[in-house]
Amino acid sequence: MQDWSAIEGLGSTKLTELFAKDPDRLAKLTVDVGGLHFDFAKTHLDDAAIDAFTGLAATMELAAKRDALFAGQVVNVTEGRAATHTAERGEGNPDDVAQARAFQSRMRQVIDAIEADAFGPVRHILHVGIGGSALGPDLIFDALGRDEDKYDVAIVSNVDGVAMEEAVKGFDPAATLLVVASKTFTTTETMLNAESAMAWMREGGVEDPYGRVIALTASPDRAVEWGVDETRVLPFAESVGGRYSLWSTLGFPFALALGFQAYEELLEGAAEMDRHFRLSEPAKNAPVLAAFADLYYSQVKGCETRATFAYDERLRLLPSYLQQLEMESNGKSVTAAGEPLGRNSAAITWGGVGTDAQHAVFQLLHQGTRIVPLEFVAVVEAGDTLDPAHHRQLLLNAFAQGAALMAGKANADPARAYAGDRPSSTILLKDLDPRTLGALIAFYEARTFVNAALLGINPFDQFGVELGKEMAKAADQGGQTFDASTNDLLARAGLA
Ligand SMILES: O=P(O)(O)OC[C@H]1O[C@](O)(CO)[C@@H](O)[C@@H]1O
Repeated sequence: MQDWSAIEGLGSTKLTELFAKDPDRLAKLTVDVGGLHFDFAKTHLDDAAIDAFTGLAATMELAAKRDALFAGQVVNVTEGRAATHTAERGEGNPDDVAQARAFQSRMRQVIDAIEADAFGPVRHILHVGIGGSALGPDLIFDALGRDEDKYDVAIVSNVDGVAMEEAVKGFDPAATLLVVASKTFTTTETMLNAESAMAWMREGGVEDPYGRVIALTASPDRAVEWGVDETRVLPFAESVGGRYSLWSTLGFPFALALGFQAYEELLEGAAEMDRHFRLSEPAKNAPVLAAFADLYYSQVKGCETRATFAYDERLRLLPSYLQQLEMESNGKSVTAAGEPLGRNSAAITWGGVGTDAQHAVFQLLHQGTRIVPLEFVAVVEAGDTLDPAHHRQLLLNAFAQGAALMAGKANADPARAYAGDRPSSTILLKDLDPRTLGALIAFYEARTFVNAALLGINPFDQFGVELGKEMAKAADQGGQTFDASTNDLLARAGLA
């Protein structure tokens, strides 16, 4: 039974007073792990809040739930399976780790074969997938693959044909490797995009486009049925959830384009964060503290959203990635046992890129009536080679925003006054490389898990996405009427 009374009874001391009251505040609320520095000092967490949340974590059996996750037990109770994404990076039940390693070494063999020209010329990689089968790979490429010129990589997710047409512009069909990424190998958007990519290759003179396809899937039989040769199907375990799948063979395009070693480093960075999450006490555990702050704002302070601002162009896709991770995992109205949640589910995740966002949405963050807990993500080492003034301005702005939001500023003119006491946390990476990115993503996964555990949610299913898919199929098949508004829209677009 959830007991939030101790948490709801917490005082509401201002952030600046929290600093004044406790000279050790910074040391207490900062954590260093895997090349990442986490600073939660500008949140309202204090000793009392951490104690209260630690009590809730004990009641909600966080430690046992975490151990069950890493032991490969059935934690996805509504679908009756484990969630074995951590085994992909070597942290899990030995059988799951062995299976992951076997699939990964098969992936390596295929990469070696491509490198040895077994597929003929490959200069372009066209990856089709959606949701978890695109967002993770897209984030990683955008963050780490910018200087990569061995392959051109395009990731197509949207069913809008504009996306596919745009992606293949400048690609030579005869030098393109088509990667079809779908856990289920049934997703409408992905299968249609894959068919169109095949048609494009045929039209481009490729006689046997199937010979240029790699399938990444947990449903290898369906991929074979679709026409992919068994030797070019790279399976991963059914127990790896879609939004947690980038560590599995779904990381194939990354491992091919940036090298298997980079892929291994990504996994090692994540494994380091896994060990930190498993072994550190709550008060010094980065994902646990982050989740305590999330829950303080969403459950006690009624904040409806939280926002991540990446002060690094290379991490501009992080907010989109986090939207799926957090909202698909924890946007639920019932507990794992099917009982009504009885409180708010996860906050709405949004965000953007600094400094652009400062000139667009930060007005509301500084002076609006809604409090949005913010997160700044920045990297000490610059990603560019221009005048260091660029990176200096980037970081100065990130840190200044957090300081300004907290400090506020009085003014006799109310329109020019800043209330302050607006919370933020900062994640500072020493550098952006496969290891630190792996650790960062694993941090978010663990934080999402802790939020779920303390709310009693199963973060590993996503039934909420099914109804819309069913209705789109029904509309496609025709013969079914909907409400007057939908019928009218279908008719106006010539679809009825
Ligand atoms: O990898 P698949 O099976 O094509 O699914 C794509 C995405 O669709 C979803 O099931 C939601 O519609 C996501 O959870 C998943 O990442």
